[in-house]
Amino acid sequence: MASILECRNLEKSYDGGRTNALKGVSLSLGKGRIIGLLGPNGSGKTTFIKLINGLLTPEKGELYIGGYPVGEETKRIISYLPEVTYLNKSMRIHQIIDYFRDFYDDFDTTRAYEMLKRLNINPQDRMKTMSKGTKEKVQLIMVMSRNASLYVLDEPIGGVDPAARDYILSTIVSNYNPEATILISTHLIADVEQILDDVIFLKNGNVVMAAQAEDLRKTKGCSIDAVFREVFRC
Ligand SMILES: Nc1ncnc2c1ncn2[C@@H]1O[C@H](COP(=O)(O)OP(=O)(O)OP(=O)(O)O)[C@@H](O)[C@H]1O
Repeated sequence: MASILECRNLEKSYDGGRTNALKGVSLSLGKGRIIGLLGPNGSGKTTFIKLINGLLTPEKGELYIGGYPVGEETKRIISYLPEVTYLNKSMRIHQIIDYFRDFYDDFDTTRAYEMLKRLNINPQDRMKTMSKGTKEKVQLIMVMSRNASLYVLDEPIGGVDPAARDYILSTIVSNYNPEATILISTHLIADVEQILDDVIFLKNGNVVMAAQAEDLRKTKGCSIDAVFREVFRC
């Protein structure tokens, strides 16, 4: 299977080496796959995502995305949803859409408006007047409206009510280019596992499992959520 991301022996620590967040991670992410990056608090998910997006640099190892080392080329092909809200709170949604359209050549304005309509969000609304969940939806819509090769979503549905989660996930699946890859980091495994092709389990900075979701369910005879609870039992 052709890959969009390859990394070998990736290491990253904080506090001058006192906290080893990633301890030699080697992975290959296939093109056209929806991949769950799963692990308990502090396992290294956000650190890995920040390395992919060039917000941190590894101390050791190699990381290539679309064949390029992390840099300008890779930023162009990655659409990233960070954990925290970064959109200007005083802007109206249609202004945010204009901003994204100006900033990203691959931004699909029609798709953004269609997704807003589907989720019943008024483009005239200002970010600061919206609930946390609606803000998250808007941010996700902006990220998914780009025609990227790799979408990296850090906790995309954490603040969204359960009724809206399935709707959002189906919106993600139906609105993206099937040749692109989506990497989703989340704790809400039961909610997302229906759309996952592959899963990666991170534990204490190491990959403890990387498998196709369906194979794992068949081998273990239970859901990915149940496998996760077993592997990471406290
Ligand atoms: N800026 C930082 N300074 C020092 N240590 C950090 C920093 N960021 C993360 N860490 C540590 O690195 C390790 C991995 O953290 P990371 O945020 O990558 O985990 P995570 O899997 O994303 O966790 P969560 O699910 O809670 O978001 C943890 O031990 C964490 O305390």
